[in-house]
Amino acid sequence: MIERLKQEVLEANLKLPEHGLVTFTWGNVSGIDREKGLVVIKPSGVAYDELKIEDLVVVDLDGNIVEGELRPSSDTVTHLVLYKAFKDIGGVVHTHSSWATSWSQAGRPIPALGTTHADYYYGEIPVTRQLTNHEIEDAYELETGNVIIETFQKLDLDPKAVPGVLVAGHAPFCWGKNASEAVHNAVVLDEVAKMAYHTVQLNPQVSAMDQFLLDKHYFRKHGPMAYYGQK
Ligand SMILES: O=C(CO)[C@@H](O)[C@@H](O)COP(=O)(O)O
Repeated sequence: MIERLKQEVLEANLKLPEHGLVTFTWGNVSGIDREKGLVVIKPSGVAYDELKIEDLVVVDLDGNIVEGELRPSSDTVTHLVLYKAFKDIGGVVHTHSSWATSWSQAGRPIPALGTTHADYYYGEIPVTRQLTNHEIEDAYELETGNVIIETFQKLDLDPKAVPGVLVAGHAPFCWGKNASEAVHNAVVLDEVAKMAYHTVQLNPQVSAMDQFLLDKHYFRKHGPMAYYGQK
């Protein structure tokens, strides 16, 4: 079981450079086995073109290393906070992909401006508040996870309907039912971030898309009324 998860996590990680979402080692993907309470994650600072299945690190939900010779991603604790808070997710991805990171650095949420966005994200993609120096100093990665949860609670967002977030001054985190879907959502996020940037440039007065069209597109692909594709 965990071997299958490792294979999924390896493949998901390798999709990041394939989709142009990572430069050097600026990103990581993990997947969770909920029954065993184990998370498989990329090791820290290992180049994607050298990454092998045996390099992946298995940790428990407290961050203890259960298997693996290498140090896990420096973002492991953030991934763990997300798994603990968002009980339905099975994969998490963090990148510094250029377009989504630009919105994160600007401290601006990405408004839903069109159907590409609405097909995957049910409304605005939120941005967190900036972490305080105290939070950064004491438990940076833990507080990064906490501020994501705080943002979702404050805005009353469903992590299934909005499978990603922009961490202010940092970069995005996305998630999904598994590692592969989390990467898919990260690819969409960066595309949507690019389109939104250009849309706002072309029309600075543009407003969020019509709720009716947003509903139509989101629910065409999600939930009991979905009819997109060959389901
Ligand atoms: O955010 C950062 C660096 O600012 C990290 O997520 C990124 O470099 C990836 O770190 P890891 O190699 O996974 O430890």
